[in-house]
Amino acid sequence: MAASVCPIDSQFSDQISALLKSPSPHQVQEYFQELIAKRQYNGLRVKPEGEHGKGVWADFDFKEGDLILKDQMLVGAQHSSNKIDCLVCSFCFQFIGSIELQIGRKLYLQELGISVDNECGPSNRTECSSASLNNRSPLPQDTIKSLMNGSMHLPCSEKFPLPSVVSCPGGCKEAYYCSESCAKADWDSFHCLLCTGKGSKSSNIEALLNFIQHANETNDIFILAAKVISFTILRYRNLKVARFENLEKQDAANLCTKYGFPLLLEAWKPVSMGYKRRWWDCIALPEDVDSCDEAEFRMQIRDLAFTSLERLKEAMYDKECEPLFSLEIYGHIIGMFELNNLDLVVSSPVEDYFLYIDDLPLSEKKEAEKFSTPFLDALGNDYSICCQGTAFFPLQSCMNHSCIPNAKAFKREEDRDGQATIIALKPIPKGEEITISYIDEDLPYEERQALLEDYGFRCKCPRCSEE
Ligand SMILES: C[S@@+](CC[C@H](N)C(=O)[O-])C[C@H]1O[C@@H](n2cnc3c(N)ncnc32)[C@H](O)[C@@H]1O
Repeated sequence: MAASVCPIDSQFSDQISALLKSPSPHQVQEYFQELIAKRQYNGLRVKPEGEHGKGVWADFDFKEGDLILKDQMLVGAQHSSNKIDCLVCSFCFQFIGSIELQIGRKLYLQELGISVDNECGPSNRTECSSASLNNRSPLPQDTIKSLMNGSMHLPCSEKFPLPSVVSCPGGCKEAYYCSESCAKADWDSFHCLLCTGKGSKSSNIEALLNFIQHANETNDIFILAAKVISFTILRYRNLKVARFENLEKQDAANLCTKYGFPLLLEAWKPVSMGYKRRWWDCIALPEDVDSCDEAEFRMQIRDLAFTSLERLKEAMYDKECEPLFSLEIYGHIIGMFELNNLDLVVSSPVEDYFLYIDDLPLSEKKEAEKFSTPFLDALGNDYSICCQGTAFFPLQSCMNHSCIPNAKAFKREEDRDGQATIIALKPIPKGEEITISYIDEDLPYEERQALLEDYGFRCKCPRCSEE
């Protein structure tokens, strides 16, 4: 089978190499110093040239249990399959609406989804509804509607207030927010080129819908890659306006031809800092693929990325940013997510709500449960599903692995949005490297090493060396 050819790869090979070149130690230091100062991540330092490339060091004495870092993501997305379960802000990923809306919407979408999945027509929807299939007790449609439209109030739900839902400024029905400021930040940074509403700035909404459908059917990592490309194009356009705003149109166009690429490099800088390899080279071989079929498997992954890229190109092509639409860049962006493997997790207030009811004093609990139990029965085991997705966190992704880590990613009770939270597992003196475990460190030696192979290294931490 011949490999798909992307003409941009050969046409812009020099620019692509420049974009993929690892930043110099000086650039790394400068970028992270600025980021740490801007976000006030006190007590941390990124060293560009450690034993395992760059890493994060303590610049402060941390005690066990201390919060080391709350890292704001550069880009992130909720898994498409999780969108049925949780309505969250598309920018900061906190839950929005109300407990009633979260429950009503989930029950409504479950009913709708399963009738499509099982190819049941509207007439026999009740017989094959999700509730009956999964041992759940279905609720009448009217009850679900009253939860969603706010006319029904569940006992004690006021103890779990959520921000009101703000719609997408472009008018799509995909993105919702917790505030106008999140809506604007998402629009300006990513969403205006990815919105499928009337106000979208995408050059071809039909192609965009095609791209999204392909991602939903194959791998939603493509949505994240599209966000990175959109982010870079929008940064490029802003830099261009700032640089050339006082010039006549013709002069600006001439200068842009000459200086456009340095601006693209500058726009790409936050992404350039992430550790990357091509997706089809670094993706772990699935267990059901024989090693003699490895080459074909990797070729299939490359072809899948190519199909996705072709659709994306139709939807948001920008001549001045053409190297971004090369397969080489697309593959490296996806590989960056693969290698940094950072989960986006936000726990559900619906779970907290039912736990709260369960913990009420007996008489109050009995009273509340008269109303709440039918909803819990209708949700079944899915009542506690949290918001799940993938994100790229600039600082957490600089942290190296150890099987005896001194820190870990851990969401505390108060951490209710998509930021990554890193907590000290033991005292970390100033000058020590901060390490996390990329895998379950309780696994035996051989299993740990096998899992770490997916990240492209064998661990030689003191524990591994001893074992
Ligand atoms: C998330 S990045 C960590 C930052 C990375 N050191 C850098 O320079 O950008 C993960 C990559 O760092 C390297 N790495 C992390 N921990 C390591 C370790 N304990 N031993 C060897 N390499 C490690 C591997 O190349 C891995 O794929």
